[in-house]
Amino acid sequence: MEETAKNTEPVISIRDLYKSFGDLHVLQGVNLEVLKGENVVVLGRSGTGKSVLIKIIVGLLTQDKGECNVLGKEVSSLNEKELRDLRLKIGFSFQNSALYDSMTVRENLEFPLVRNVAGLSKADVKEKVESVLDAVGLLKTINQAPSELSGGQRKRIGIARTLILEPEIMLYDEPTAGLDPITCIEINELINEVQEKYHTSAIIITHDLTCARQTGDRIAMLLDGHFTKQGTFEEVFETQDDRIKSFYDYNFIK
Ligand SMILES: Nc1ncnc2c1ncn2[C@@H]1O[C@H](COP(=O)(O)OP(=O)(O)OP(=O)(O)O)[C@@H](O)[C@H]1O
Repeated sequence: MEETAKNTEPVISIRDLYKSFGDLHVLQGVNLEVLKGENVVVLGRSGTGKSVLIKIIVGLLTQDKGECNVLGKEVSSLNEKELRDLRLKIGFSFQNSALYDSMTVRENLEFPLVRNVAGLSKADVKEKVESVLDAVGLLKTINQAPSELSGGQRKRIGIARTLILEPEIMLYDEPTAGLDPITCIEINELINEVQEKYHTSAIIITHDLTCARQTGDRIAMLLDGHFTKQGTFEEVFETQDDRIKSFYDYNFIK
């Protein structure tokens, strides 16, 4: 029963979406569905509009035309309060992890909880912080400062800080950028563990095809303002389209 719901219910449904900035036509007829429990990887060269798409999903930009429905609501029609409520259900894992260096790991994790969730006791906060740190395998760093951690550890803490609000949707912006290959694989595994343990749906923006292959249930390739090709990793890259082939060839030098 749960399996059926997981595979057919869209949490994000984007239809025929357009967005331009003056003469720059960035999104030109984007269609994308993210189903409940699904990890969708969005690939595309720099400047193709991946961040613009994410900003429309979280209501930081408004489309010129088309629909962007998230968790059953058209984002462009929400008022400020409704947008705030929606954003609490979306965890955004930034490229630079955005941790506060003046706070310990514990304080970094307490911060979003205390700010966004009313009525939690000290014991609840402690339990949630420790549980989410345990989930990312870094309970031992709880009293350390982010500056004492490696890039990979900071990335994990950033993901934990997002997870602590128990989001339904995770947006990962280049989760493996700047990490060594082994740490990249560990982060990819963590993304999959998060999907399993927290039942999140996710959009993962990346230029890293190993990340795409490891984490994506489905890959969507943004080219010329729309998703030219969607499917499993193998389906997308078993293609005769030279633009997609060259994206692959430059990632995996043959
Ligand atoms: N608020 C804005 N005003 C004007 N132009 C914008 C604005 N936001 C984005 N753009 C333009 O839209 C295009 C797409 O930008 P976007 O940041 O979405 O690219 P991207 O695919 O995320 O690139 P990257 O992989 O380098 O992060 C770029 O040409 C950018 O300059």
